Amino acid sequence: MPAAQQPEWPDREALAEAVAELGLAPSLVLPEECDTLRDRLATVARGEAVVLQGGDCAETFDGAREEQIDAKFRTLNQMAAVVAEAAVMPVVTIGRMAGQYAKPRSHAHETRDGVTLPAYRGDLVNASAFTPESRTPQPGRLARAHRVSATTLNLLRALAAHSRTEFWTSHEALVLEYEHALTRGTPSGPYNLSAHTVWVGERTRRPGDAHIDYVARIRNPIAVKVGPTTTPDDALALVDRLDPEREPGRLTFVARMGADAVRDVLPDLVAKVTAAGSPVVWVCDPMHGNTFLADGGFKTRRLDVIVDELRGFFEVHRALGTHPGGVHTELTGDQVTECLGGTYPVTPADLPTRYETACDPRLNRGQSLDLARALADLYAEHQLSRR
Ligand SMILES: O=C[C@H](O)[C@H](O)COP(=O)(O)O
Ligand SMILES: C=C(OP(=O)(O)O)C(=O)O
Ligand SMILES: [Mn+2]
Repeated sequence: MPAAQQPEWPDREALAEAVAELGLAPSLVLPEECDTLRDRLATVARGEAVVLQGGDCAETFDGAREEQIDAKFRTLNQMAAVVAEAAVMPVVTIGRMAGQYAKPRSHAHETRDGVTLPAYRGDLVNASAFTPESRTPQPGRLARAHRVSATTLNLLRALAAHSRTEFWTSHEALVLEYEHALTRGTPSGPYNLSAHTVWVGERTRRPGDAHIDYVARIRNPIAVKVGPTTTPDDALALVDRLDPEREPGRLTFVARMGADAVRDVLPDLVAKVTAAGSPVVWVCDPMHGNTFLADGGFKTRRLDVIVDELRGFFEVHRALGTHPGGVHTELTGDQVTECLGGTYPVTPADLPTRYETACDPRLNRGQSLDLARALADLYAEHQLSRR
């Protein structure tokens, strides 16, 4: 099957060894935990709870530090508290954490000063420094991704137990060698035991392709990103393929339309998927459709535009009487300067100060809480309008 966005591993023998090693590595989560998350997501599908999913665009091995993990965890939980109070509903909190190490890219290569090298595809594949050694895909990184995921998850489990909260992990199922090696057979079928839930990205969601075939076979709750070119027929094909039993909590669509498209494109998708009897969870990713290049070459996003896409998402669901199931966002607990705006605004001139992301621009801690307050207002309005 065609598989888009796969690394070109130069050393197939080393790759086979790495995959064999990974196949023997302990799983990171239990199938029963994945089932419990599916139950939680089923409450979202019924309109009784809300999803808050977030974390780095690309986690890095060097970024797996106690302070950074703790700051992300606390930021997500503070956001969840703000939203839960306004929505008067429980929040299902899911980190893009403990495994979000692989990136699809717009271009397979990058050219600087006349030198062309493979693009950085995430720490699971290569390193971001612009040298031939760094950019060559290294199979040894697969096992390292598993180890760093395990240490990250260990701290997350301790933090969650200490604050008596549930916290789930997720990443994009992108590099198929990695995902396959951590997929394990159980009496109730295969599970990807590297995370509680995984998603298929906008660039790899074609129904005939390997990524959709893969997630069709695993028993985890799964998600698919759907961008502005998605047709209702595309969405219905995904529903039939990925959730033939119409099982609440099994399938989430993460709409990442862009603020200028969400009000035009989303209504038809939601209406037709709903009419087909699908209990899919609808989540809004207001980040990926709103990226642009600022002066100086910094990829960035504006918080007011991000909030506008969220508002459009709520308008669509209010008009159709469907449930706005939550938000999927890229954020960090640190005060980086990667996205513009906020109560303590980041201006274009501030961007170089702390631009640290390995891939896409993230909301900083303050902007994340701004987003949570905007989301809280939207849920409060939504609840009022339903009464
Ligand atoms: O996270 C999403 C994509 O990987 C990212 O936007 C691609 O970025 P690029 O256009 O710089 O390749
Ligand atoms: C690659 C990503 O998004 P999308 O597939 O929606 O472009 C991402 O979530 O980082
Ligand atoms: Mn991203």
